[in-house]
Amino acid sequence: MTPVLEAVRLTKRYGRHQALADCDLHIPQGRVIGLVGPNGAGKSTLLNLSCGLIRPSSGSIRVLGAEPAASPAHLARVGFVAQDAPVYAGLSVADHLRLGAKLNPGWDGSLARRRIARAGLDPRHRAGGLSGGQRAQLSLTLAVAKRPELLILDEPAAALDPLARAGFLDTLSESVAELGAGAVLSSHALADVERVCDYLIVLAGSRVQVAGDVSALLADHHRLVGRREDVAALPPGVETVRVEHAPRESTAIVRAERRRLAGGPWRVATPDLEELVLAYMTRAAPATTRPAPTTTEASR
Ligand SMILES: Nc1ncnc2c1ncn2[C@@H]1O[C@H](COP(=O)(O)OP(=O)(O)OP(=O)(O)O)[C@@H](O)[C@H]1O
Repeated sequence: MTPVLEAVRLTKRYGRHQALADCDLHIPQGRVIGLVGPNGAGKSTLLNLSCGLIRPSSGSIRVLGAEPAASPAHLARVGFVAQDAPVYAGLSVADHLRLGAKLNPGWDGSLARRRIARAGLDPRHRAGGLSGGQRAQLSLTLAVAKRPELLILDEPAAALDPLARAGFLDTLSESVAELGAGAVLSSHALADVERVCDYLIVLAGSRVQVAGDVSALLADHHRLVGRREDVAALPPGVETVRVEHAPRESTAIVRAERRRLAGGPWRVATPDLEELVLAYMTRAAPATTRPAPTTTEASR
């Protein structure tokens, strides 16, 4: 089956600044993908490359089996919601739907009207007067009513309060299910990612640190707790992602087959998604920006 998104040594430079470096991705269809990483990691750059808004400096990216924005037909297969959900302030909600119908051959007017009604939006309301949450709902409606095979959303819920956020994410999940589409969304909120995503990409330091199905990633990673010397000497085949030392014991987040850890002098548990993401982000962060070590570690 054609991957929904495939990148090979994908690199993007802005002048001398390297925003993405040698990124490889191979994402199967039908996933809801959470793209996470610190500020400036390259998330918007990756999403803009996926939509064809910008071109790679080197390497390649293919979306639904073709170059991004390769043709009008390909553009119709992808729905994009840019950061801050931009809308035309002077146009009404109904104007936006009319524009959507004019610009998109596969436009589903009845789906659009249904979503607008469910979101409680008045079609006569000017978009400039909508709240952040309402704007996000309008932008999502415009993207969904194209009936795309892939939705790309750049921090779609960033400006929303917790209740609006939950509502927005629920409608996103419903829309993805209704369309049978895939989705990629960038977010700083790991709880949002956990709520709707089944595939995770951690981008940090311009590189893909880890990517895979959430359930497989959680099964492959383990939290080891034990004495400092025990978590420092791990068996072959165990990759240490992050180690933290506290006065009485140390904690390591490792990637390994579970059987390799059996019988060791440590306690083994499954980390949660937040621990896993933070472990990769910390590993990739320049030493000056990492969280401060514990007192004991600092004093050694
Ligand atoms: N048009 C541009 N010109 C120059 N540099 C840019 C441009 N767009 C992005 N950058 C730089 O590329 C890097 C990656 O930016 P990008 O916006 O992709 O990161 P991000 O992960 O989306 O960040 P955030 O979480 O803060 O939105 C940053 O260092 C940014 O300053």
